[in-house]
Amino acid sequence: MSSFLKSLFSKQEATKEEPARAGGEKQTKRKSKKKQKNDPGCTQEKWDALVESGENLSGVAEPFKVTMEELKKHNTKDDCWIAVRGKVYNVTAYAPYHPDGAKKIFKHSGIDATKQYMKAHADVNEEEMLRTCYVGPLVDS
Ligand code: HEM
Repeated sequence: MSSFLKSLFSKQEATKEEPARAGGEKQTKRKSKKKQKNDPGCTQEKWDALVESGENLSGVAEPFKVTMEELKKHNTKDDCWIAVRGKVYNVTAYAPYHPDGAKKIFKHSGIDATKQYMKAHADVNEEEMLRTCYVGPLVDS
């Protein structure tokens, strides 16, 4: 094969291998920037299974009306309650599963964290996710 033919052939090969790109845009690998901060092994699937098991994780036998005064008392890593949208949950068991880390949960322990929660959780159904952690409705007094 003459050098002219060789170069023509290699150009054709190169053209064939060029991947089709919509609109001529440069293709880049999509990597999620979200860093998972949940404890190792504490996956969403495991949490779902735990909730599905029906085990009572609320620490109370029956839901009861929770005052702010009562909520405030449960503000430690071993006894962590958080109110979201008028409902109080015992999130002690959930904390290691939280995708943004247990610290974020503990930082908001013993308070009504609805405002902070609503900023970060447009699509999360906490009522469903924490149904076995439900302590009761948050009441004024
Ligand atoms: C009270 C119960 C809570 C539950 C059940 C919960 C659940 C979740 C879930 C499922 C995600 C992942 C969402 C996704 O990837 O789309 C998440 C992310 C996050 N959570 Fe929570 N969370 C709770 C409390 C809180 C609190 C009190 C804060 C305080 C601000 C917080 C801050 C965040 C942040 C900053 C993210 C990351 C959002 C992102 O990456 O876009 N969470 N949470």
